[in-house]
Amino acid sequence: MEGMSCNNLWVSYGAFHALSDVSLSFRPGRITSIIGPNGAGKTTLVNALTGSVAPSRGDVKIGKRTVNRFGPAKRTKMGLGRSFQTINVFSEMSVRENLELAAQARAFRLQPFWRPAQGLRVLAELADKILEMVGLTAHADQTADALSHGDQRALELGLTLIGEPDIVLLDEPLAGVGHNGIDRMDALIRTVAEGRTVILVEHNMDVVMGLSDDIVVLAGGQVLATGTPDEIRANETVRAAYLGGE
Ligand SMILES: Nc1ncnc2c1ncn2[C@@H]1O[C@H](COP(=O)(O)OP(=O)(O)OP(=O)(O)O)[C@@H](O)[C@H]1O
Repeated sequence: MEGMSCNNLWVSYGAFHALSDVSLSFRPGRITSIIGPNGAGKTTLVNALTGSVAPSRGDVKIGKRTVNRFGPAKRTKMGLGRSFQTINVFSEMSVRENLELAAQARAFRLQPFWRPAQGLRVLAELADKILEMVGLTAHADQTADALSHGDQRALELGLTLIGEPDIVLLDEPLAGVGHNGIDRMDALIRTVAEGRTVILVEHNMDVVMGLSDDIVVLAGGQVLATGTPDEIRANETVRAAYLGGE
């Protein structure tokens, strides 16, 4: 299982530094959450990890390999999966078709001479496995747009897992999920985390505190603190700057 890290990472837009000298380690088999106030640099960090944004200075590594020069597609091949909100879902296709299409696309990317006839059964089995994992077996034949918000988030997670990533980057997986869906998503993220490295950006502090092994607090593009949930809760600087003394 791979982890991921960044070292002395800077991302600048002109004279403005969205990230300044950020060094972090996302350890294998753990859930690490990135929190911080609006504009702290969370999205910029996620984009630098996935390769959507180029660092001005510093390194990003998957395992021991420096991946600065690799774009998102290559990083995906190296085992980094990122959940995208809705944009990867074909709303008029069924849940199963969405998963099978993603599986086919991946098989073709990995093996350009792959022929559907050789492997449709394998893809269907993979889709079944993921359907069960994300709790959508009963909804397999429903079109994606007929799903509840919570089920759509589960499908997005399923689409990320189709790539069988070692490292999963979840960007606000609870966005739009109603009160009733939160426990389910929480449980789902725990399931996803088994045997994987999870990097989570999420605003729901109860969920972050309950789920995370490690927490990174960003503020003004810098690392304000890192630690376990208990350490972060007890950190005076964090309380003053962000948690508001809750
Ligand atoms: N393309 C860009 N050009 C210039 N400034 C940018 C660009 N992208 C982000 N920024 C700035 O960088 C800073 C960090 O933004 P970022 O979106 O990473 O923060 P965030 O922590 O994800 O915030 P939020 O919680 O509001 O999503 C902000 O001040 C933002 O205005």
